[in-house]
Amino acid sequence: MITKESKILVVGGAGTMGSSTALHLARRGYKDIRILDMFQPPSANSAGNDMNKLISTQYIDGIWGRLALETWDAWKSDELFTPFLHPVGRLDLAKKDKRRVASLKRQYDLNVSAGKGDNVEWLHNKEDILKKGAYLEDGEIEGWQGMWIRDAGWVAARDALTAVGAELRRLGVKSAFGTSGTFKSLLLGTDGTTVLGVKAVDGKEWPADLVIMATGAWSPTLIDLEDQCISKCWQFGHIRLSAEEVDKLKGTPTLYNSELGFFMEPSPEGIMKFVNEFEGYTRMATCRPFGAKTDITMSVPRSHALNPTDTIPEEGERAIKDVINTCFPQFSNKLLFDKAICWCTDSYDGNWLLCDDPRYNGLILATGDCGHTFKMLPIVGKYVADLIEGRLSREDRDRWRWRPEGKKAAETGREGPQPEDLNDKKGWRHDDPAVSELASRTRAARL
Ligand SMILES: Cc1cc2nc3c(=O)[nH]c(=O)nc-3n(C[C@H](O)[C@H](O)[C@H](O)COP(=O)(O)OP(=O)(O)OC[C@H]3O[C@@H](n4cnc5c(N)ncnc54)[C@H](O)[C@@H]3O)c2cc1C
Repeated sequence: MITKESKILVVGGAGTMGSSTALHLARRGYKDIRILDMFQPPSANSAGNDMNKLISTQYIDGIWGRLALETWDAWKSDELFTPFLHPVGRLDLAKKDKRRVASLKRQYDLNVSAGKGDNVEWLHNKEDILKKGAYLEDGEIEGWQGMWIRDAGWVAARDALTAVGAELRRLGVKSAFGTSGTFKSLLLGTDGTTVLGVKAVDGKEWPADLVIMATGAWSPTLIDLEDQCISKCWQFGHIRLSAEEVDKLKGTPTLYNSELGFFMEPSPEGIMKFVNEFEGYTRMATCRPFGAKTDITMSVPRSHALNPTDTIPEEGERAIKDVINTCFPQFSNKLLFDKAICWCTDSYDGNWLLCDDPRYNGLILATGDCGHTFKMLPIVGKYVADLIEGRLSREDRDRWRWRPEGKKAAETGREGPQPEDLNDKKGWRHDDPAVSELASRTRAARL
C-alpha cells in the first residue's frame, strides 16, 4: 500500500515522463520522492533536451487526440509551463503522397464535423499556403496542400525541462545523478519478486517502497520488456540566421511534412533546428537487461551526450538539407551544425507502456512512445500518479497495460517501412575517442 509517506524512486526522473511523474506526485503531497538519472535536469540524455518540440491539436479522434487537447490546455493554464508555449499555429502539409493528403483531409473533415472548424483551414494549393506561411515564398512547394491548425505551435523543450527540475527541487524532491543515479539493477526481496529498491552502477543502493522506471529509449535495455518496445533514433541539425532573417520568421507557424521533415521559427539568437522525417534507425547490439536470463539482441541506444564526437549518417544529413533546400532555398549555403542523434522507444502499437509490471511487486513502468510524448510533459505524470492511486480509468489502464502478447501484431508503432540499422549507415562515425586514441598510440608505437 503506497501512502504519501512511502519512499518513491523515479528512475529517469530528469527526462520527460520521469520529471512529469515526480512533479505530479510532489504536487499531490507525496513526501519522499527521489529522482535518479545519469544527468541532472534537463538530462543531456533525454529526448526532450532539445531547443523546441512541436505541439498540435488537430488529432481529434483516438487517445492522442484526447491527450493533445488536455495537454494544450495545461501548457496554456499551468503557470509552470505557460512561459514555454509558443502558440504560433501549424502548417501540416503533404508534398505528393495521395495517401498522406487523404489522411490530412480526413483529419480536417473530422474537425469540421466535430464543430471545430474554426481550429483548422484547408489549404488547397501554394497560394493558400502562402497566405498562412508567407515565409515559404521562395520554397519549392508547387502542388503541396494540407491543413493549417490554429491551436498548435511549439514549446521550448529544454527550458521547460529545466523549469520542472527547479520546481522539483523547490517542492523538496530529492535526487541523485551521475554514477549514483544511474540504474544498474532492481533490489529484490527473498521472494524474488518484491522490489526493495534500486542499485546504481557505482554500487550505491537506494531503498524504496515503489520504483518507477521512466528511462525512455534505455528502458528495454535496463528491464526486460519482453520485446514490447523498440528503441529508434532520429537526427537533427541547426543553421544560423542573421538578425533580419530571424525577424522575418518570428512568430511564424511551425511546418510539418511527413514526407520531408519539420521545423519551427529560429531562436532569438538565430539558431534554427531542422529534422527530417523517416522511420528512424535501430542500432542492433547485445545486452542483458535486468530480468533476462541470457543476453538479448535488440536495438540499443548510444548516448550522444556521452559520445559527442559521433556523426550522423550521410543520408540523414542529405535529408535534413533537403528540408532546408526545399523550404528555404535562400538558406541552402548555410552551414549545418550541432548535428545530433536523439533516441526514443516506440511501443508496437504506439501507446504508452504505463502500468504495474506484473512480474514484480512495487515496479511501475512509464515508457513506450511513438514520438508524441514531449508535448505531454505537463500531463503524462498525472496518469502515473492516477495509476499509483488506483484512479486510472479502466479504458486507460487497459490501453497502457503490460501487453507482450500483442507484440507480433505489428513491429513498430509508426507508419511506414521497418527501420534500418544505424550500424549499416555510411558516414555514421562513432569512434570512442579513448579507443581511437589508444589505437593511434599503438599504431604510432609500432612504427
Ligand atoms: C528528433 C526528435 C524529435 C522529436 N520531436 C518531438 C516533437 O516535436 N513533439 C513531441 O511531443 N515529441 C517529440 N519527440 C518525442 C519526444 O522527445 C519523446 O517522446 C519524449 O521525450 C520521450 O520521453 P521519455 O521520458 O520516455 O524519455 P526521455 O525524455 O529520453 O527520458 C529518459 C531519461 O532516462 C534517463 N536514463 C537513461 N538510462 C538511465 C539509467 N540507467 N539510469 C537512470 N536514468 C537513465 C535519461 O538520462 C533520460 O533523462 C521527438 C523525438 C526525437 C528523437
